[in-house]
Amino acid sequence: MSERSGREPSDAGSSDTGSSRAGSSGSGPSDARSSEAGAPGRDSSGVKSSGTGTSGRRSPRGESSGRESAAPATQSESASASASVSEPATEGLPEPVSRGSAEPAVRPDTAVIIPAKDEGERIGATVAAALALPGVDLVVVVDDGSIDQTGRVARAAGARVVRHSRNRGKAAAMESGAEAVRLLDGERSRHLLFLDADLGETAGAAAALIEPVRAGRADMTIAIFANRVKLAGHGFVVKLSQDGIKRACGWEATQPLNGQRCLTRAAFEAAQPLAHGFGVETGLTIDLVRQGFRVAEVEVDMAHRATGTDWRAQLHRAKQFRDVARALALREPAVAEGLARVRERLSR
Ligand SMILES: O=c1ccn([C@@H]2O[C@H](COP(=O)(O)OP(=O)(O)O)[C@@H](O)[C@H]2O)c(=O)[nH]1
Ligand SMILES: O=C(O)[C@@H](COP(=O)(O)O)O[C@H]1O[C@H](CO)[C@@H](O)[C@H](O)[C@H]1O
Repeated sequence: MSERSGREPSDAGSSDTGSSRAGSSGSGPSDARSSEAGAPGRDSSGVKSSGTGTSGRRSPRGESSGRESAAPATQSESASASASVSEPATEGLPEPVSRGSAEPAVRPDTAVIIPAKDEGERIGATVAAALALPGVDLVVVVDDGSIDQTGRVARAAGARVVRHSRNRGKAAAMESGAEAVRLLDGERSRHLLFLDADLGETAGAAAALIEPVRAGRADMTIAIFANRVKLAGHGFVVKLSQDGIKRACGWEATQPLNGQRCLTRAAFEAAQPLAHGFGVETGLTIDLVRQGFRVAEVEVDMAHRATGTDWRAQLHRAKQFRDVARALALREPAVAEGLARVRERLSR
């Protein structure tokens, strides 16, 4: 593996993923739906997508897209995108890893990034399942200022670990993880699969999120959890995000806050800067759909820890509400234009 040849992220632990990935627990989507940005619908393959997705046209980032009005890609954008999606360059990439006679070999092309704050109990199982995903040869856990053993357990399970010395929120942890992958990538450009730390062994079902991106059919996939434990939230934050996304870009998100997402590197870069904290998913969806990237939802057999009913759970929902509202406000055209003017003035 070539990861160590690049500049290492600070506090990166060792990982030897090559030997620990025998077998796969990935499972296919049991349902998938289709729609066009602003005009929800279904395509024949059943994938719910923000673009037509099968036409092979180029998106603003030089990737295959269903949007006619896509702006021409710049040369460098085009080059980096074509290396990561439809027709992946093979030169210099690792050989496909065979996972036994039952499965075809998959060329390693995806890094898993797990933001984690005080997840010592579940992170070990989540990392182990992530390392077993087909085509995954790197799992980066970003220990976001945990006060438990999250970092130690993650490293022991085979992850590279990046640590924030203080808690900086989910979006910042995702950014640090993506930057660590970029430094380790060298000439490659891995797809980025973001997973929450509390999935445990159900992280193995994330293979279905990678597949449409690997095949060049989507620029970002979002999980729909088939089974959810609904407790005391009454879906307030989900609705805030859902309605906001619909207003901002016309896309109807089924589980707008779902953090299990696979993106091409080009799509991730196009969404910078990420919305703060728990606003990150809402911002990502709006920013990518608005730019013509194809976003697809995939139903997966995954489950995370239910948010619960105690005061901590309600505080969590309050933080989610604040961050989603902020992400939406910053994407209102009038606010966005004002911010752009301020940025321009500051850069003079
Ligand atoms: O400040 C934070 C808060 C959360 N997380 C991580 O972000 C993911 C999603 O958080 P959580 O499970 O609390 O939210 P949910 O999406 O389940 O409501 C988990 O892996 C957390 O450990 C983080 O890295 N920093
Ligand atoms: O399951 C859901 O529909 C809700 C549950 O939240 P509430 O109990 O309504 O606060 O949202 C949670 O589940 C999402 C999975 O789609 C998570 O990713 C969200 O962050 C979480 O709030």
